Amino acid sequence: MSKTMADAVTVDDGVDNLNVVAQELLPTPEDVHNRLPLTEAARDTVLVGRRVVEDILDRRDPRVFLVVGPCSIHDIDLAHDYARRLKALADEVKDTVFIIMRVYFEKPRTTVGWKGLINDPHMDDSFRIDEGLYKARKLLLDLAEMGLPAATEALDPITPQYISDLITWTAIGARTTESQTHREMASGLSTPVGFKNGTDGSLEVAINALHSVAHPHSFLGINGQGQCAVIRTRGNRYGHVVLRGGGGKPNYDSVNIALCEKELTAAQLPPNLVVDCSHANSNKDPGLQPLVLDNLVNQITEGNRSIVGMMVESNIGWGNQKMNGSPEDLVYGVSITDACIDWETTEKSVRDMAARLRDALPARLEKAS
Ligand SMILES: O=C[C@H](O)[C@H](O)COP(=O)(O)O
Ligand SMILES: C=C(OP(=O)(O)O)C(=O)O
Repeated sequence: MSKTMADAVTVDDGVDNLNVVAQELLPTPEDVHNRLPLTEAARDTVLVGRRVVEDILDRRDPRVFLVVGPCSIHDIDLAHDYARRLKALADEVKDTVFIIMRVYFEKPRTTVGWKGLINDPHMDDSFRIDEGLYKARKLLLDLAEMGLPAATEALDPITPQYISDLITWTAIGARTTESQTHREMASGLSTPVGFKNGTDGSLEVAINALHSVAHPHSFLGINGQGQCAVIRTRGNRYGHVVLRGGGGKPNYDSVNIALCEKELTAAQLPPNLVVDCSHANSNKDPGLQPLVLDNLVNQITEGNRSIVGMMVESNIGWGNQKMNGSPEDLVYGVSITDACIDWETTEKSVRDMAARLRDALPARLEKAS
């Protein structure tokens, strides 16, 4: 049984915690792992997936990786439905494209709004974070067991203790790339980590993040038993940039890609770029995402070597919907955060991409050092 509500304590003593209403205990990471342990099959998916992404980043594998899936997970059955379709597509295109499902449980907000399935799994402001953590871990476990690797945004610095053994690729979002806390956390993650450029389009914050994440750090965190701990990290050598556009302008075109390559080389960093086809690169218009993807494939077939991955926001249904009333009133398959392309468009875009990349791969391998 959850300890959350029963163990809520009021903490305002007249001088401290004046704006804190209560503190509620959560199950520890160890409690959650014990109830939902990593299985052999899941472990294989994660380890193989991470190795493929590392090989792509190290130019030992000529393929590209594609992070594709909903803007956010709000319905577990829908996530399973999407994952079954994606797994079949992933198997079909695996010779050219390594597919990782976008499984985002934490949403950074510009101001306020639903902050994702972990924060508010019932989508009714009940904020049952305890249930959210179990739901998130169970879904990731199911996906890994079916052989589908998962990508997520690491937003809350405590969350990785609960789920990161099931993650293949991690993003640090545009709103947190400049944050020391997130760079420290990423320096200890076991996955390759993509840092988005800033929401204003600034690349500098992502380049600074790459220097920071590669270094060892010591910082405050929690251990598996939920105790406060000094976390000492080794540094993560698989940090890379994710271009998502910003400041009202896209940055996926060949000129921006060349500028980014130049800045990375000047900073003595490997010229590895992932491009997010959504967000400011598509002006948040889902219909533009396939065009951005197509442009990136053109750049690769014309010889570009720095684009190693892409991201697409996709769901079963097109667009997005507002959450106005009860979650039961939501239209099945449609995003409740950013607008997504639908499944038919996803299948077509990924198949086209794979077919067009097939001829470009041998040259990518020849050029690999
Ligand atoms: O990808 C999701 C959103 O772009 C991000 O969470 C910001 O959303 P908001 O501006 O609607 O808060
Ligand atoms: C919030 C996201 O992106 P960004 O950080 O680029 O805005 C996202 O991918 O969900």
